[in-house]
Amino acid sequence: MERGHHGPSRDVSVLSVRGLTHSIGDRVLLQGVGLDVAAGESVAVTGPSGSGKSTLLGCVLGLVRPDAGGIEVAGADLTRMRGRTLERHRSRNIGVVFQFGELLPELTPAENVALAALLAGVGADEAYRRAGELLDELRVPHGQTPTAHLSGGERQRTAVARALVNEPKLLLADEPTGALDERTRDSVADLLFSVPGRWGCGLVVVTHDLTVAARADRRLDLRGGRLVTVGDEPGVTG
Ligand SMILES: Nc1ncnc2c1ncn2[C@@H]1O[C@H](COP(=O)(O)OP(=O)(O)OP(=O)(O)O)[C@@H](O)[C@H]1O
Repeated sequence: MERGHHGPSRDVSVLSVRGLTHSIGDRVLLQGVGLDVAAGESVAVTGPSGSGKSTLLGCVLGLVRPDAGGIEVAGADLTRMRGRTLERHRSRNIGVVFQFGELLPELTPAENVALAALLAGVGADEAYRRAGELLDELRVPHGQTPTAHLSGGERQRTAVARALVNEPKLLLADEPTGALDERTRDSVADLLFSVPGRWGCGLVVVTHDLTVAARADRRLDLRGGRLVTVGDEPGVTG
């Protein structure tokens, strides 16, 4: 899983969002949002419920078409891509971890992880080799046990392994610890925030949990359609 001669260089932009604007009905959710994430960097996005955090991730994944703005992932603007081109760019460059893991419960962890590689066009032997290696590295027990029988933390580790199997440049996590108890939350957060340093990708974590958000290199708050760096906001004047 080494990233070869590029290494986790912080000079390499993995996500560059410019002037992102999107409304749903008459609500302006995103109003000229800008966001830059470099290889090896972690960013937390917080903000009130319904402020548009998941919509922002949806735009970065190319699942939501914004009204305006540009989104470069790994150097290519995905707002200009369609269909298979978009799917290929997404599966090669972006890994995703959701709150409930979204794993197939009847499959084993190795099958769940290998499936993501198979869908990206990797051959079966290589897909299972990568899956086994990642699951070992992330300390997920993986025999013939269906994923449904794993603990919440093990399932979330499996979800991280699945998100990493295609060596993405950008890892997105939407409430990755929302369904976990405090101790498990901490161990999954340890794992997630170790990813940029170990694998050299950029990490964006959407979370309501401020103890999780505090572990990122930067925290941004989505308010009134704009992303504000926490710590830089102007004083509240009422
Ligand atoms: N496809 C859609 N159709 C109609 N309304 C939508 C759609 N997608 C999102 N919304 C609305 O847009 C707003 C923003 O939703 P979004 O899920 O992005 O917020 P969020 O900040 O992620 O919220 P939470 O923290 O509660 O997950 C919400 O009011 C939501 O109901």
